[in-house]
Amino acid sequence: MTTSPPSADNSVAERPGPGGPEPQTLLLLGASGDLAERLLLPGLGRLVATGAQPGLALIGSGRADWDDERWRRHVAESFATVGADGPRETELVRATRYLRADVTADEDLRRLLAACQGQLVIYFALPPVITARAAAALARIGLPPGTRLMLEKPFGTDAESARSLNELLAGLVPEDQVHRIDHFLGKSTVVNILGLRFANRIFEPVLNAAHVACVDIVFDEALGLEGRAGYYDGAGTLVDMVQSHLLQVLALMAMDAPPSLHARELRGRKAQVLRATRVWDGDPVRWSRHARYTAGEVNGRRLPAYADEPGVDPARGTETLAEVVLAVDTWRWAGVPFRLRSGKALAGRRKEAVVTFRQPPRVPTGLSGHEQPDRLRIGFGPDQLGLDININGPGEPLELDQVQLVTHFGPGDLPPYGEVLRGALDGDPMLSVRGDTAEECWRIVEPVLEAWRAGAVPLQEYPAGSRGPADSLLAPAPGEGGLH
Ligand SMILES: NC(=O)C1=CN([C@@H]2O[C@H](COP(=O)(O)OP(=O)(O)OC[C@H]3O[C@@H](n4cnc5c(N)ncnc54)[C@H](OP(=O)(O)O)[C@@H]3O)[C@@H](O)[C@H]2O)C=CC1
Ligand SMILES: O=C1O[C@H](COP(=O)(O)O)[C@@H](O)[C@H](O)[C@H]1O
Repeated sequence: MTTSPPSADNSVAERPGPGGPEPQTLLLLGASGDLAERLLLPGLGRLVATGAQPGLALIGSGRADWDDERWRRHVAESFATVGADGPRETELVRATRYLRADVTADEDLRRLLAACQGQLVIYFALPPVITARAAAALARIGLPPGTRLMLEKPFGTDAESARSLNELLAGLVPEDQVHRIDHFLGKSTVVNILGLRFANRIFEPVLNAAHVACVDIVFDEALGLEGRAGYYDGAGTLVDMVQSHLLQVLALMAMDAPPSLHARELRGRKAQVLRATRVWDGDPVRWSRHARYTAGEVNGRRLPAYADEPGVDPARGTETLAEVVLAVDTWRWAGVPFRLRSGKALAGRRKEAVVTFRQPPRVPTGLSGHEQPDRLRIGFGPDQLGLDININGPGEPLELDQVQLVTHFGPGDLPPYGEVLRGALDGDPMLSVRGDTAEECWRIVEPVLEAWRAGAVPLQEYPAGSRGPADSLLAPAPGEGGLH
């Protein structure tokens, strides 16, 4: 397999000229969709409220037959969900326009581009297949110089389509103007992994194979399908969560220290570690699990079986829970399993990266109660840092108990979509996924997808509201607290 060469990553945000802020237009394709309504527009509202984007205009486009008034109401309602209703946001709402268009049609796209002023940022909040077709149409008609592109995950539908899309985009704009969005990189706690690891002396020296037994990256959700069959039934959890978000977290947990947080350095380090990542033992049949939920109750809410959800084709065998064990074949991590898991309709709602340390080399005879290993926990909801350690408990001082030291990460100024929008509007790709990395992430999961498609790994079931299938690959090892 070949991958695109890494880019020069020479991004520098453009500065406003002496006459005031340079006008900038955010052209939102897929404006009538779920992502725009629930996440993008609220993120934009919060960003605009900070005053950081004074020259910004918004144009929304979708196939829906809306007019400007309907669109303005839609934007205002989305902004209101996050309290973004101050003068700056109101001004943006007043001036925003909606243009109905089929973004795969050259003529419609020409009309959209003609309506935009100043420096252009196009957000493709579209299904991945439509994104590829819209990019092909833009390649035919051409783009104004300096245009930046923001593309949602999943980037492509497999390694081959990601490669083709990268080639197409490379013909449109330079790589540092392509912002492949992974909103986990906009979560302040995910970015905090960098500060925790590289701005402290105490963790980094022990984050390696000599001291670490395994690393778990888990994102269990109580949410079920939530009406998203049109997208989700064709994707499944491995593509929806693991191929994108969890591999980005793995990269931040496993990479070596970059000399700076400049996009070129940070993305270079992430790419290096992902290139070294593969399925454990090269055996996706042994080291992966997939399952889907049956009917049940999650936090008092009754969910139908995934297979009975409207729009789901049960014959596809789409999973709602995925687990995979990966190896990071570097000097630092050789022999340390990275166990990734995400699932929907689960009881536990466990969202964290956990480093489990090896046992001390020798515990003095006479101390007891040290069976539990030390653990470092980075929680993504609640956003907190935890350290599980063995200390003497109440009473007998030589009998140890495990305690948890917990502190909370500070909340970021902006929600994740506000952060990633800020990056692209300012022309800084630090929080965007580089083209070669997007392909690597497909390369890592493809053996698993192939094994599942071939029926080599049975699709299991778990009741909604349970903790998932019993034979989890993250099940506790003897002497460990483990997943549950
Ligand atoms: N929803 C979410 O929570 C998340 C979504 N994403 C990603 O965001 C992207 C969009 O997802 P989502 O918003 O959920 O999907 P939706 O199906 O809700 O929205 C898709 C949008 O694309 C528009 N569209 C489709 N085909 C065309 C076309 N030919 N021309 C113009 N517009 C078109 C639709 O317009 P119309 O409805 O009028 O047909 C609609 O506005 C996907 O890549 C998804 O993976 C990523 C993270 C979270
Ligand atoms: O991208 C996605 O992420 C969400 C989980 O992220 P969160 O920040 O909303 O907690 C997931 O529910 C969804 O299926 C997936 O598409």
